[in-house]
Amino acid sequence: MSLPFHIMPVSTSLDAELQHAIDNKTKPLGALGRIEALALQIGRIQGTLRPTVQAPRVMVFAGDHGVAHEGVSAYPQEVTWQMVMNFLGGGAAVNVLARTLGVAVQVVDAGVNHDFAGAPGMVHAKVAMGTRNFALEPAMSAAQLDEALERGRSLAREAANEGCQVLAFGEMGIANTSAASMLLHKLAGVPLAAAVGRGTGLDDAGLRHKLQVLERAAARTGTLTDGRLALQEYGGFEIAMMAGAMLGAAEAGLVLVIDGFITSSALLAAKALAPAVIDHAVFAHQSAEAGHAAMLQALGGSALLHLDLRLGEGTGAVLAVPLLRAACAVLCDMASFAQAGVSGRD
Ligand SMILES: Cc1cc2ncn([C@H]3O[C@H](COP(=O)(O)O)[C@@H](O)[C@H]3O)c2cc1C
Ligand SMILES: O=C(O)c1cccnc1
Repeated sequence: MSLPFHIMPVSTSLDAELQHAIDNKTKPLGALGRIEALALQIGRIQGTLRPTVQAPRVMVFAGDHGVAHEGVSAYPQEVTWQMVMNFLGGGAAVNVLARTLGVAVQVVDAGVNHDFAGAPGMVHAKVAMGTRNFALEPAMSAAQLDEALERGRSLAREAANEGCQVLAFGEMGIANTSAASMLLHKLAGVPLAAAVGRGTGLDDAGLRHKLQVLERAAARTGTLTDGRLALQEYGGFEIAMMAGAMLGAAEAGLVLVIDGFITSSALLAAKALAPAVIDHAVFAHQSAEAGHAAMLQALGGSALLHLDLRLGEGTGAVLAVPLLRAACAVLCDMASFAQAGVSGRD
């Protein structure tokens, strides 16, 4: 077994100074609302009164799922690799949003059921040609899980070494809302009926079928509170590698921007492995996928944006990056009452 992950709880020693700086900016006390809390969190993570968002990047992890063969998605499995090619061509939603907002995109093959033949412009970290069908057997072996976690960790380290301060997470993998629902059910105890949603757009009959498949899958195992076991039984290679990257990014002191339902499930697993990872997480948005609200509650997080997105790829995370920049700018650039000669509160 590789690992373990060493994540220090984020120091709160600068909190009083950060809060003082925020409170002395030329605005009524607390008037910038959640942006103030975000500024405090980023300052705390970076250990500075002048935080920055340098070289923000979204890592998009792709992987296939054996459970796709149970008919739990509205789309066929080959969409996963076809969308990876779309990412490489720059035409997917995440590419367009990232270009618009000045965020770099890095695409990672964590375990897609396709031979990319060393295609340039992506990270080749394939663990296997997709997971096994978790309705019937564990999705991956312990060795495969370790490989995924370690690969993710080293990718995050490389990003940090390249000057990336803010790492956003996204994914692509047909049927991965099923994996995410299983992780939510097993790790947070949320009833399956509340954890399962329509994903790419199942109709009512499709949703009923998905729930039946996942009930069968859930009955294979008992209670699972161990993050490793839960990932091995029900995870995906993209979810496990993303969890490793989150843990590695937290070890390196980065800010993590969490996307929707699936990315949050990776964080749920990562939190089970090393709880302090949560201090580094910014929750970008609340997905329209049923279960994300319960997932956020289980993580103790509150989303910045409510845009009814239900896409994944890291789209919501990328959309939140300007808010992180804005929060840093408030701390770095806004005048204090004294600097601007504005009268403060009596
Ligand atoms: C064209 C297309 C682009 C996507 N980009 C993200 N997803 C999203 O949908 C999938 C999860 O939903 P389910 O569990 O229902 O398959 C993931 O690949 C997710 O990233 C997409 C799905 C499709 C079809
Ligand atoms: O919120 C997500 O991550 C999501 C929701 C639906 C489909 N794919 C991803």
